[in-house]
Amino acid sequence: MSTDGIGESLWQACVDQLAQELSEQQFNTWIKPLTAQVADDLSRMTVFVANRFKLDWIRAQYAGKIAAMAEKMYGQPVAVELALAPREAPVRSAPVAVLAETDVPRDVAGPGEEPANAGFKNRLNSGLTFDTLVEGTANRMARAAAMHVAGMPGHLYNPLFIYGGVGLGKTHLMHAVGNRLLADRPDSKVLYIHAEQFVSDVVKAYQRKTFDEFKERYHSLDLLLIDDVQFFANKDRTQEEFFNAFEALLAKKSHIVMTSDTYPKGLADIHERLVSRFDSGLTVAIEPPELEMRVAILINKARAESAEMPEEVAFFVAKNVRSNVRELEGALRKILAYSRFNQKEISIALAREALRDLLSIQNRQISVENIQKTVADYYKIKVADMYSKKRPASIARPRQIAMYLAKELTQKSLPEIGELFGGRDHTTVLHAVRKISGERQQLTELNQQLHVLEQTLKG
Ligand SMILES: Nc1ncnc2c1ncn2[C@@H]1O[C@H](COP(=O)(O)OP(=O)(O)OP(=O)(O)O)[C@@H](O)[C@H]1O
Repeated sequence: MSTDGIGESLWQACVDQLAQELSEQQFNTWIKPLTAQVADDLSRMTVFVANRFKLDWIRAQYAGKIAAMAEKMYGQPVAVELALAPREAPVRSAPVAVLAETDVPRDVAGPGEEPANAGFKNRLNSGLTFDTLVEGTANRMARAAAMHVAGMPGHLYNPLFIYGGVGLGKTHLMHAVGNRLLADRPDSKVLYIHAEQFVSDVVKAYQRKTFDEFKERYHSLDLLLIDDVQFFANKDRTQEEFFNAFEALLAKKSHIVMTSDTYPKGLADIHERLVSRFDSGLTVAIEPPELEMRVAILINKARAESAEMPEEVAFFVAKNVRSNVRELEGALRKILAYSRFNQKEISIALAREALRDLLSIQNRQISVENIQKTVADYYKIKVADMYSKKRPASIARPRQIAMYLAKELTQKSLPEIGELFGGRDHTTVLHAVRKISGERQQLTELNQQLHVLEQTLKG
């Protein structure tokens, strides 16, 4: 039996695939703690599970899936057996899902450190810091405000309210605030909590009549980080308790950072007095990341996994995965697993193969408009310059490249293309097409750029 080399890659590839298919919670609960040993000839895979209850569950829910995945990847049947993990061995010893480390909340204090608040669970994930958060225009303001809060809690921007769509880094930013504060002042009482957990704490306190403890816990904090406050909607008792905690914390100059999927006034079914308090400090948005930021995130995250992602590949992926960072991470995970399993370098061809499902869903029609946008993005000029009369080389050349690609990749005629480039004559388009196709033969750099653009446009 071996857990090295190809056997490990096979297991790793299955885990990565499951990370894609399951919800984060299912993955973290059931799959992440597993380890496996794979027979040298890859005919058998033994998966170790912590206890009998989990073993039964994994047998019923996941064993068949794992076997099917392993067979698909290896090309031949792989028998999957389940076994109880030996007691002395930590269950999670082999490396499993790529990037998964950062998903699990851990306390910040490491072994040997005994801060004054030892025993108090802050629920912070120590991997989510300012250092691992890529900055871009999309999050610049929120990040600056968060750094300010971490450096001087209880002063400006209290509460700090961060809002934005899913997977854009709101939770990451919150943890970064908590981690930074604890690094500077280890005695601080910091708590990260999801709004649903707060609701559940209120319910428990209510059932067990332990509101004194509840208050002691929440009202004594130096920094409260509360995620997804939209979950307070329609929960009157929770809103009341949160209001009390809010007032108590602000009165003692403790800081509160909140996130939500919308700005305070957009929150539904939350009492007006709470909404107005949410909005009484600083409210900042996090936007979807722009292209360069997506590229930087991919390259950074690949490095964190000890992999090098060439810029042209990052560009290709970032062009195709636009919605949010969580999806970018998913795409990266697939590419890394695919590269490891097939023992191939990361290239555009490999990324295209690894992401084929995702790309085929997009199945985008190439339009002249799309070409103009993509080329403008790539050469960092404005899309409007594609139609403008401006003639400096920094603009004219990308415009000629876009015309060339429009002729290559669409069915449009020269006059139609000219029309779409600000009403230019068809001879101008013809000149551009001839010029770029001629130069393409001579200039390797241009040829490579065109190649990246074509790959990106074809998806
Ligand atoms: N700017 C960034 N740099 C590096 N990683 C990022 C960045 N933004 C987001 N991420 C990563 O993307 C993933 C999703 O981010 P996060 O969970 O913070 O999103 P969110 O806005 O809280 O989403 P949700 O509303 O769904 O909870 C995390 O793994 C996070 O580390």
